[in-house]
Amino acid sequence: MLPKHNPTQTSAWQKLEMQFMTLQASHLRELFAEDPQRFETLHAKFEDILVDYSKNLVIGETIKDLIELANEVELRDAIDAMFRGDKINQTEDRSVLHVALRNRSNKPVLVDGEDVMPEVNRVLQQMKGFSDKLLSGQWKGFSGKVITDIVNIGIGGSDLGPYMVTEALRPYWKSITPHFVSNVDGTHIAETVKHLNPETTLFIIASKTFTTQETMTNAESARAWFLDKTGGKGEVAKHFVAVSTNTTEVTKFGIAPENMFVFWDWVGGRYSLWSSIGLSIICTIGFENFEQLLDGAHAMDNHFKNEPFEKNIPVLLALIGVWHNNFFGAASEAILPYDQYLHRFAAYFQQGNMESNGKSIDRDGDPVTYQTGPLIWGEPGTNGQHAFYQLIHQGTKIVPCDFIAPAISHNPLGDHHDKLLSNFFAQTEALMKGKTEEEVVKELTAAGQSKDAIAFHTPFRVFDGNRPTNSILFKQLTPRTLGSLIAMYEHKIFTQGVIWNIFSFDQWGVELGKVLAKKILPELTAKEEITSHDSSTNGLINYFKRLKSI
Ligand SMILES: O=P(O)(O)OC[C@H]1O[C@H](O)[C@@H](O)[C@@H](O)[C@@H]1O
Repeated sequence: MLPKHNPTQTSAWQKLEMQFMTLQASHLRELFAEDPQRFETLHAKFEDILVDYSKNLVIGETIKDLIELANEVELRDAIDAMFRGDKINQTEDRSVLHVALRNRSNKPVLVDGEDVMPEVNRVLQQMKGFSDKLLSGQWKGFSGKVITDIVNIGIGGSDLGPYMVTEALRPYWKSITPHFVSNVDGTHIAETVKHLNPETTLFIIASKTFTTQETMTNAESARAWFLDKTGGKGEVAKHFVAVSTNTTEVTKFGIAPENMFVFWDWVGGRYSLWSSIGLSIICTIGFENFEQLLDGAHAMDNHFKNEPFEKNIPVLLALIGVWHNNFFGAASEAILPYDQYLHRFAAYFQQGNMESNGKSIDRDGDPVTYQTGPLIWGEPGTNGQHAFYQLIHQGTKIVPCDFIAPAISHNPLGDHHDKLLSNFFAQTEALMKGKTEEEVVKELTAAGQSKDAIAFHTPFRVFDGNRPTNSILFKQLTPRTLGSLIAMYEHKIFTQGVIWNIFSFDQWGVELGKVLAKKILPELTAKEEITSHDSSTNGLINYFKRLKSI
């Protein structure tokens, strides 16, 4: 079980409140001027990944008190409980063991007294065998042709991870092109299959429960498309495989048991890309590269489990996040990768973070009296700079940002990468330093502006600065580094959930809408006026029906 503590009742919290009083009146520019060692003291390293957290409004004392907070809420025990396989997902009575999926040491991990590692390794080998056959051309479609395209049909955790990772690792693609269909909007599947050849396409139906409306609807439509396009000659068994925890439903769909890849209820959907949900990743980048991804995550797991909190990157990032969220009142965090390949990274952690820590009931079942999970958003640099950075620089809201970049590009085209990285460095510097009134006046005077013009223009061109950022810099976006980065954010989320005393591994919040949609579905085709809802919902449904002339 997880230890339970109200974080605001700890003595560290009181100390942090005092610190906040003093620090909110200071400026990062001054802190850097006062301490030339600031970068040296306030950065951490893991393999070639450097995390610079010196551009946050913290001093050594703040980090010390934040670590005391982690100790007071017994974070170390919570970490041990997760790795040990305790049923820390209490509201679903399940262990939380995505770390076992990448447990490259193979040390036994027990669930209900049974070691899960032999099963984990068996499924990994099954996936290796399947992907080798597919990539070598040994697996043939019904008409004898090799598979050139795979379509992963899944949603949420059964889509976002594989999609993000295959995009991030495009330089490692082999002979098969992956496609992803998630939305129940028919446009998604229709546009995806439009240019595909059914003879050379394989569908991977990915769903933990195998009952999710979107996925099952898309799977049925994919099967109908396949049978229609092949004039009924197509063999479903050669073109459809499934990834699920639900054998009964998979069999009902008509997929042969040997083409089913299982995983287990101790794998949360949003933590499942390491399981057989990663089948589309393996078929795209090959098994060896997937192993590298697992290795990178495992190395980060060991770091998280063993490093003292002062050097523990996920813990430090989590604590700084708590500092911004609970003391400065920052409602969101932006994830800003300066790497086009990471264009789905923020979207991935939108689910990872917001579904995990978007909770308002503590582990005693009482409403929390403090802020929990932040909103997560972001786009790759430099696109974001020309869209929303205005608000980050000069708006009324504090948006703590993570800037992420590789030193070496997979596409060393001219000076593109140096230009990209010059922006990466410039933005965090600008957000930290800002631009004073004095500097603006000097600049406008040098440009020959009149006194009146200077007086008018100055306020708009001042930048307060003092805006918090982390910079995460590494050598190159390889499968190993990506594995480490994902695990780093996963453990940051875990740490914050422990501090906020909430259950991070359930997702009851997605249920209500699902249930109501089921109730509404038959009403959309019923002849009569709908009166069973509130006036707004009735009005909207009836107007929709009028537009459709039902
Ligand atoms: O894999 P499944 O079972 O289709 O679930 C897909 C998604 O459904 C819901 O939105 C949630 O439970 C998510 O956590 C999950 O990832």
